[in-house]
Amino acid sequence: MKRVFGFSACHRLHSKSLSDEENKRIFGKCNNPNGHGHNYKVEVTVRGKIDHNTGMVMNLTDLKQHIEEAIMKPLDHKNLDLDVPYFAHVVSTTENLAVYIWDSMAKRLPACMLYEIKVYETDKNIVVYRGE
Ligand SMILES: Nc1nc2c(c(=O)[nH]1)N=C([C@H](O)[C@H](O)COP(=O)(O)OP(=O)(O)OP(=O)(O)O)CN2
Ligand SMILES: [Zn+2]
Repeated sequence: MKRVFGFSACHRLHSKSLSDEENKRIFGKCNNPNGHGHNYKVEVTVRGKIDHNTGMVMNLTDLKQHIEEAIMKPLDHKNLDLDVPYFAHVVSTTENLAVYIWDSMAKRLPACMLYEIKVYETDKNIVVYRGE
C-alpha cells in the first residue's frame, strides 16, 4: 500500500569535509551558495497483512498523519541545510533525504511495516531506499 505526496524545499549540495574547490568540482551548479529549490515527490510504501475486521493493511488516515508529523512538518517549505538539524553535517542529496525519511517513518510505524521510500528530486532524478 502506498501514499504519494509532495513537498517543496531548497538546499545546496556542499560537504563540510571537502575543500571549497572540491565542492565546486564535485557538485558544480548545485554548490552555488544561493542554493536552489525542488518540488520533491515522495512515495511511502508499507506492507503487511490485511486485518480481517477492518479490511485494511493500515488506515490511510493514520499513515497520512505519520507523514505529516515525520516529513511535512520538518521538511516542507524549509531550507534543508539550515532548518533541519540532520542536514547540518549530512549532505542534502536525494539519497540522504531518502534515508532521513525512512528513519523518521520507521520510528513511527509498527515494526517491519515500512517497505520502501521513493524520492523524486525531479522527474528524472529518483532514489529508492528500502532501509539497507
Ligand atoms: N547522486 C546525486 N547526484 C545529484 C543530486 C543528488 O541528490 N544525488 N542532486 C543534484 C542537484 O540537487 C540538482 O538539483 C539536480 O538538478 P539537475 O541536474 O538540474 O536536475 P535534472 O536532472 O532534472 O536536470 P536536467 O538538466 O533536466 O537533466 C545533482 N546531483
Ligand atoms: Zn538540488
